[in-house]
Amino acid sequence: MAVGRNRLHSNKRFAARYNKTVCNLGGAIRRFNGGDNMTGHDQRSWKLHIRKDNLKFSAAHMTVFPDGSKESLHGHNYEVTLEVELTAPTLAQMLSYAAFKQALRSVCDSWDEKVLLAGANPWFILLPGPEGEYNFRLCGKRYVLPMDEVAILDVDNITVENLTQLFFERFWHVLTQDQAVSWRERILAARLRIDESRGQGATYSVRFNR
Ligand SMILES: Nc1nc2c(c(=O)[nH]1)N=C([C@H](O)[C@H](O)COP(=O)(O)OP(=O)(O)OP(=O)(O)O)CN2
Repeated sequence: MAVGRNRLHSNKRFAARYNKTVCNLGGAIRRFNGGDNMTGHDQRSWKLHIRKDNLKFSAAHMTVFPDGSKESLHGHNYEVTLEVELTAPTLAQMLSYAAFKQALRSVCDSWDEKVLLAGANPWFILLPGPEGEYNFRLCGKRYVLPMDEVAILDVDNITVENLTQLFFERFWHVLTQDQAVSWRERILAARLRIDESRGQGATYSVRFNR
């Protein structure tokens, strides 16, 4: 009987020592991993962001105000930033920066060195004019400009808010021409930001329905 009791006692001592070792080992692993191990239930997200010196467009515009008044013709060096939220970045589904930058540059180029006009603005009136020129009135003032230096946009005002949405829609159209990629499956959400000057601009966000 005594032998049995001693064996039970030594087994208990072994178990206590074993558990202590495992706990220490677990603690060491946690410390090695720099803290608690991630669990499969944690929320994870990956975002690519792209902002480059050449992702910009220099354009002129005239902001119209609700009372029908407007600013004089002036320009900005607009800077573009893209952020895309992705599903898990597996090698098989990697999306290279290049595709995004090429599509962003394509839209920047289409508005660079242009006078941007809001074609849907109630105070914008296109008048008959000579070949190759736009003859128009905006808020009562008349302008004649070479067609190749003007971009008439389907918005009611040339504001950064409107430019961000229209820029994103055109960017997305260019990007998704490559039908080898299931873009809407890989990209959960996107944000496009345009700064018209340091400290001033707008951001347009879209989260794709799954
Ligand atoms: N909601 C918006 N308001 C204004 C916009 C716009 O895009 N969305 N744009 C303008 C003009 O672009 C204007 O040239 C810039 O605005 P402004 O307040 O004049 O700021 P400036 O950069 O010119 O410099 P300040 O030093 O702040 O005067 C107007 N409004």
